[in-house]
Amino acid sequence: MQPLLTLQHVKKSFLQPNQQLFGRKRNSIINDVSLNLYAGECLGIVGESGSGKSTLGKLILGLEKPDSGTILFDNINIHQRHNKSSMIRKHISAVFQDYTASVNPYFTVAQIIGEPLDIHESLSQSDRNKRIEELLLQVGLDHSFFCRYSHQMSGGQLQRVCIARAIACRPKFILFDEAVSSLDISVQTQILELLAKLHHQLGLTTIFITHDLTTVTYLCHRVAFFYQGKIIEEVNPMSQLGQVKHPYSQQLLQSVLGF
Ligand SMILES: Nc1ncnc2c1ncn2[C@@H]1O[C@H](COP(=O)(O)OP(=O)(O)OP(=O)(O)O)[C@@H](O)[C@H]1O
Repeated sequence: MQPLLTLQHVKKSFLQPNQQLFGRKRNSIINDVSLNLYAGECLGIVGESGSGKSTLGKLILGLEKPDSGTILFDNINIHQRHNKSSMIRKHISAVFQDYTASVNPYFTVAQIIGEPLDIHESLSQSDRNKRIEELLLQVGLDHSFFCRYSHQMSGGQLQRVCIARAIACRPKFILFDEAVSSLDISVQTQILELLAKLHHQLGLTTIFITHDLTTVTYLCHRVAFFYQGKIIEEVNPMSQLGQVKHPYSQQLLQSVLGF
């Protein structure tokens, strides 16, 4: 079977601070990352703050360009300019940690969820509204949310709206970058339950980026431990988690188990 997403020897660096005008010194952030993700899989990428997880996510979403290496989605190189088409954009979606910054505060929920539908699908007004209602129900929100603004919702409710927006065009792949990290523990659990349900119902392929190994154990089929811009160890299947070998992975595991 062909992977849906392939990263081959991906590297990314940024100019060091205060080097933008005259300097050339760069910090290597992503150091030769290769991975395959198959349709229907949920891969967890776990690492500490600053390890480069979000940069890796941005590379996969096409928001940053690798210095070298290749990222293939459905066997198409997403960083070749002519491939950055709406066809690919329609099939790749994302949910970020900062749900407040992710939405336009002057938009109603219907406008937020309707935005990708307006870009990628030509629906009549009534079909568009029907689809938005369906999406609200799918993420556990009722009709009363249709006309609300972001400031009239809790964090958990707003993150549900962001999830509805992410699945609106039935993407093949969704990247979740610390998508539950800003929520209270009880709300985190509810959102993780929702994501597990949607993953199953919609046959999604997902990457779940987080610093929190516990959330990964809840959702993911396998996990890649990420340290200083590298995948240092992979666990597949999750039942093998107790057998991690790298000291960093062991340290993360122990912090979760409370040794
Ligand atoms: N556009 C950029 N220009 C310069 N440096 C950057 C840029 N984006 C990220 N970095 C640097 O890359 C490093 C990794 O950042 P990144 O956000 O990918 O880490 P992270 O593992 O996701 O951390 P966190 O969980 O705290 O968000 C940081 O040192 C950051 O300052």
